Amino acid sequence: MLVTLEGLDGSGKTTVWEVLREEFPEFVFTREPTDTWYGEAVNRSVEDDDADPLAELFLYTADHAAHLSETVRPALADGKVVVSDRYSDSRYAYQAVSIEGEVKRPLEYVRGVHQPWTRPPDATLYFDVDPETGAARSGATNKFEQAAFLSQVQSNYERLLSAEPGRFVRIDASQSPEEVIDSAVDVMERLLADRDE
Ligand SMILES: Nc1ncnc2c1ncn2[C@@H]1O[C@H](COP(=O)(O)OP(=O)(O)O)[C@@H](O)[C@H]1O
Ligand SMILES: Cc1cn([C@H]2C[C@H](O)[C@@H](COP(=O)(O)OP(=O)(O)O)O2)c(=O)[nH]c1=O
Repeated sequence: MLVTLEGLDGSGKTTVWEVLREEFPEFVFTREPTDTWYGEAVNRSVEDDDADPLAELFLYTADHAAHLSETVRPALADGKVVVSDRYSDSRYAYQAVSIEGEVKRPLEYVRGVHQPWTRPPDATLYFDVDPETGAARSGATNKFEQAAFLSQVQSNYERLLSAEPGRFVRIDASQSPEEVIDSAVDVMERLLADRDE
């Protein structure tokens, strides 16, 4: 089973991911951008305010391809539960904003690039926070962590949630860290129970 954590910068995904890692030591915990040289290339691009948006989309996509073949697919083939802090929905939500004007229907375009070869998540925890809170919590240190940008990203996430209500579980990420963590652990336990039914 593949479970992904998604949401705006500063929504608290990484905080939850770290707690889940302690609660469920038998799972495989991973993230995008990855810790490989592909992910390093992505991080260089994130820090570059003038990075070409299409080039950046394909760097993220290259990192995803290697993440799938080297980590996600082998773990799933081994019957493991995989929990990824960000995954393909981050591209659909973020790069659809950054490549706006470069291609028609950017969200559909980015989905189309992934569709033939990606492995969709079985469930996605969406950490729902408003863009101002997300930008403030994240420290607004890179080009994505700005409230105006995050507001457009949030609209794309909402489109994704509406399109696949069965896959997404919305978690109110404006709550205290303890409440957010409790909600996420409850959801994980429910997903495991449903799987074992
Ligand atoms: N529910 C919360 N309420 C207030 N602050 C939070 C909450 N969750 C996380 N934080 C803080 O916000 C910042 C960003 O959290 P993080 O987990 O890194 O978010 P993300 O991975 O979604 O960008 C960190 O300083 C973290 O301690
Ligand atoms: C995985 C991914 C991340 N991003 C962005 C979100 C972040 O601003 C930045 C780095 O991701 P990340 O390290 O997950 O940041 P955070 O923990 O603050 O959420 O890259 C995309 O634009 N597209 C993607 O596909």
